[in-house]
Amino acid sequence: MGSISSSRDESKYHAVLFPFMSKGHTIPQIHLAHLLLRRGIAVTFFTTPANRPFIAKSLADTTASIIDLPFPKNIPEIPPEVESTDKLPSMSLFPKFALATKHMQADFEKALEVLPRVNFMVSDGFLWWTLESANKFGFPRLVFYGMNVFAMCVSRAVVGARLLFGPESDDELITVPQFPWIKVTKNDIEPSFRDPEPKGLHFEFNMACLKAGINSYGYLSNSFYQLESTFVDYWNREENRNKVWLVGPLCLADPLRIEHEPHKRPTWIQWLDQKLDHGSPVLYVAFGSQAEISQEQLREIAIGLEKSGVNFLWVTRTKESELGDGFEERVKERGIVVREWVNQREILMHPSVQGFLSHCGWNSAMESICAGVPILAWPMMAEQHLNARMIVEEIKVGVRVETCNGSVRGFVKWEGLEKTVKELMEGEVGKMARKNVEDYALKAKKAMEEETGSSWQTLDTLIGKFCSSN
Ligand SMILES: O=c1ccn([C@@H]2O[C@H](COP(=O)(O)OP(=O)(O)O[C@H]3O[C@H](CO)[C@@H](O)[C@H](O)[C@H]3O)[C@@H](O)[C@H]2O)c(=O)[nH]1
Repeated sequence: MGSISSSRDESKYHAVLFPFMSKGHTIPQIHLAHLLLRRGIAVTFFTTPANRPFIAKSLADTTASIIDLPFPKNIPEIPPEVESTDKLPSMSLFPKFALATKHMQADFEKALEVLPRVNFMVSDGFLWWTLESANKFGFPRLVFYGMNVFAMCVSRAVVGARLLFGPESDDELITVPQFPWIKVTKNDIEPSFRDPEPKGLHFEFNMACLKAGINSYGYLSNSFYQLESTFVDYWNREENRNKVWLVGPLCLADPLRIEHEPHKRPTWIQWLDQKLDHGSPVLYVAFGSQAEISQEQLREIAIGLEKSGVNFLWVTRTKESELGDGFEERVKERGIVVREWVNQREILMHPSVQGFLSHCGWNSAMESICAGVPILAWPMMAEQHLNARMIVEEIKVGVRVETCNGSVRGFVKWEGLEKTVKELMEGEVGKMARKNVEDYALKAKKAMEEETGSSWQTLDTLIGKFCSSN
């Protein structure tokens, strides 16, 4: 077990945070740690050795303690050095990877034995087994899902009522009885939830997480009440359901540290600065930390961006050869490809950035909304299809990318991309989306305001339940 990185201070109250080993799940919990520390609550953050440096860097200059537990070894098909989903050779290994975390329980409990009294724990919904540890040690567990409440309500409504087993076609629209203005297709829901006779590792994992969630104290959501009040009210009104507490957007907890000396800024920010000088709007393109995109699809994206004529900044881990011969050279006047880890919020907050082609991972969506940047929604996996429905149809802060067969999981040809990129950046729908997202950006900021914001107060109320002098 790794060492404790900094001494726990003399705080009266103590929270344990334990995110799942993926960037999209870890980053919001790092922001949550900042919010707890600002309230004088001591924080112990659990992770694994390979994930530690990223977390340590993000929590540097704080009193948070970090404990790393060894990631289980000898998991069939999982290479020994992989401790994070973005390093998995294929996302099809996800259930194996996620189920393997159960082997961390013994070390986790050994570490808890020597910690000061824990008032509460926030652990990832995917780390279901941490509920057993919380019960053993007698502290409440709050479940952190990176999801919004819209996705929680809609998926539960259609899965619970077995509506996904009716339609023949995966693309037939199904009305959600509880919210009749919302229509989804089977393809909006992950395949593991659509099987009428579910079995296998993914099912086993889903059930374990669901059961532990129901038996925990409640859910924390990285969202804010003003964004989805209908769904929050619905969820919290239902009987026998653990409450959901909205404490976001968590990305606003950590102020952006911007380098003001121009030549010290990252090269892509300098490039955005130049575009600003020329009054040229830029489309930011990124698909999160774990999306798997075929080579054929990557090439089509490259052609679509090239043909659209817009300025773009594309963050991708793919090699130059995968994007098509000579692509980067041909577009160099108005488009750049970045292969490093970037500060995505800094990019989205840059005044040049006027649109975001995104896979609709919820962190990316929140960061875009907070920056007042409309979204070109291209969901790929997990709950991203529901996020896209919310973004485009419910809160109307985006446009959806056009697939060649109309299915939400369909292939996107360059023509469909070119058309929707232009719609977002120059069209009427894009204009409306921009106006709406700017309104939500103000509301998001307000929700996180110290003392008065709804999310600030919600977190205060929640903490008050576990940390009071009586
Ligand atoms: O170079 C990079 C790449 C990513 N990020 C950040 O990494 C996070 C990525 O999170 P997200 O946009 O949510 O994408 P995923 O990593 O794909 O997120 C997973 O986790 C999310 C939260 O549970 C889910 O909504 C998604 O469906 C799931 O794929 C964001 O905060 C980005 O700002 C960077 O800062 N720099």
